[in-house]
Amino acid sequence: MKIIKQLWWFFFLEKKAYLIGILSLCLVSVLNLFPAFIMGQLIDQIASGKLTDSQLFLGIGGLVLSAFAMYGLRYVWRMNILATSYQLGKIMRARLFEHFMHLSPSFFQQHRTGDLMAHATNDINALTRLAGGGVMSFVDATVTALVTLITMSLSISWQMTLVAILPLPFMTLTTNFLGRQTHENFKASQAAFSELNNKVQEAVSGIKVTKSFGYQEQETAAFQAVNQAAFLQNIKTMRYDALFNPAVLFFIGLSYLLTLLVGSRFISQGLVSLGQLVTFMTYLDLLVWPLMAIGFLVNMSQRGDVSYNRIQSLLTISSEVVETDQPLPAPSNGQIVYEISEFAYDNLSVLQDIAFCIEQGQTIGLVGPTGSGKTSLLKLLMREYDVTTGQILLNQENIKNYKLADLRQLMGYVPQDQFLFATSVAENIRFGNPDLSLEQVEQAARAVHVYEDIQDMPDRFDTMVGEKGISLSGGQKQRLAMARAMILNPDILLLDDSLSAVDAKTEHAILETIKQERLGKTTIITAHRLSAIVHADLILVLEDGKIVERGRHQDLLDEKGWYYDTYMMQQLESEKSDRD
Ligand SMILES: Nc1ncnc2c1ncn2[C@@H]1O[C@H](COP(=O)(O)OP(=O)(O)OP(=O)(O)O)[C@@H](O)[C@H]1O
Repeated sequence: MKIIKQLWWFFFLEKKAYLIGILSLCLVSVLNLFPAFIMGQLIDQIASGKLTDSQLFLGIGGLVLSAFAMYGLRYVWRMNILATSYQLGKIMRARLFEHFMHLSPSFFQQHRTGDLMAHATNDINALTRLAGGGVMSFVDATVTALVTLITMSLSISWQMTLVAILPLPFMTLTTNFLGRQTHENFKASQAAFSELNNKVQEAVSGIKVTKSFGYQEQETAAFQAVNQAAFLQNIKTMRYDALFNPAVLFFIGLSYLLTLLVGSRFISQGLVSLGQLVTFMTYLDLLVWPLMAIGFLVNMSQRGDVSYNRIQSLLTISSEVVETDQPLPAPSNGQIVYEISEFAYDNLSVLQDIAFCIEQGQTIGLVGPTGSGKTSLLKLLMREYDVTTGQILLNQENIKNYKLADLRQLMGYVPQDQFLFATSVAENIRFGNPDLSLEQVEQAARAVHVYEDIQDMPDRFDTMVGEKGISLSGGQKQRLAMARAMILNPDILLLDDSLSAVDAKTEHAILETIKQERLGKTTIITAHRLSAIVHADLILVLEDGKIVERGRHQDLLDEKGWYYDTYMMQQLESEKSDRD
């Protein structure tokens, strides 16, 4: 049982609870023999006509007492073994969650959300069942089987016991075969469940797009196909699973039959009494559970094994972005220098020969055609990815040498596709620091010109947004995400095309406020609308991962290159829309 060895750390951690639980289980197993023994005694005394009232009351009293003792002990082992097993679920979930939080974004690009959810639910449940029900079955079955077999052979007849256990080896062979089949199919069932999770997750997140294309029927059909595949796989697994109990019951029935045949001969030969045969058959009854538990256990440990390996393989994936052995704490804002020879995602080279310097307090504009590498430049500064060849310096120190959390704390990032949490407007804005006051939240909302919009919402700052809340316009979402970053007043603010859904006039007003409020602080803005960066101290034009133009607004206009053409075109468009 490899899985028991793998989970040994947990059993050791919870050794006290497991020891108490196992001890109680053992006592219940022994006490379980008591009723059968008393019944045998009473039957023999009835058969011989010697049963007295006091013997009857003593017998009944003993039965009642053992019943109460077993009741109490069962409670103890349930609380100590089953309840403790939930602790394993809690620990594994926490490990997995913490691990997810530390992994780099590339991990989440390579793994689908549905799969990750399946690991955090199904796989962890399989482990919890093993550490609870599995351990209980193992101990209970072993102790009950041993105590019962020893009592059967010593107190009644070892010959009859031998006959009764004759079918057991065949049963073990059968359950082993079924166990292997279940194991293989369970792996496929878990994979099918992950696929189903992925489909549901994708369908729910993309529901608006699906509806806008009138694609519901095709999407429903696609879901039904995945659902059907998961169903068929589960049925296949169930087929082997369902064969377990009947197979065990068949061999147990065989055991009864053989015992009856031999037992009746032994009675006629005077080797055992009728009472002893009744006791023996009742003991045999007690063996049913341990025998069934073997199959149950094989099955459960196979499932636990699959699940544990799936979780472990996730836990061993390490983040591509790592800290040095002795990272420098708390970097302060200062000069930022990009010296990148090359940066590639996997094998796709997206930035080459990038060299520029940002002085503290400057505003930098990054522009260029879509896919030219603007966002990648910001992600490298936040160390979502590391530069392939070259370096980025902050205060003359490679950013790789700083403590990751401290480095990121210095920055506020407003991404292109903002995410709002399913909570109130106020909680979303103060996400980075829940202790901030409502006044500060309101001030941040004013700074990004979303305050009036919030005043019009049903519960103002308490209005629920995100998945559970009201629908917001793209521009409102962008400004809330911006308020979330602005409220922390970060030393380095990264705006990644984050005002694209806001009208040009509001955008201008917001940028003016940022300019006034962020004196001495660095701001990097990527934009498609050039009006967002005309005031920047340095503008870089990127094309195919290279800087093709650089300078201030007027310098770039004079160059009459991509910047000039784009600016002129956007000016014409804006004049035209003003006229319209
Ligand atoms: N995580 C990723 N893995 C692989 N390739 C990526 C990844 N992110 C971006 N790319 C690729 O890198 C190139 C640069 O992307 P990037 O997002 O930096 O461009 P951008 O200039 O910000 O584009 P846009 O203006 O459309 O936002 C693109 O070809 C893009 O497909």
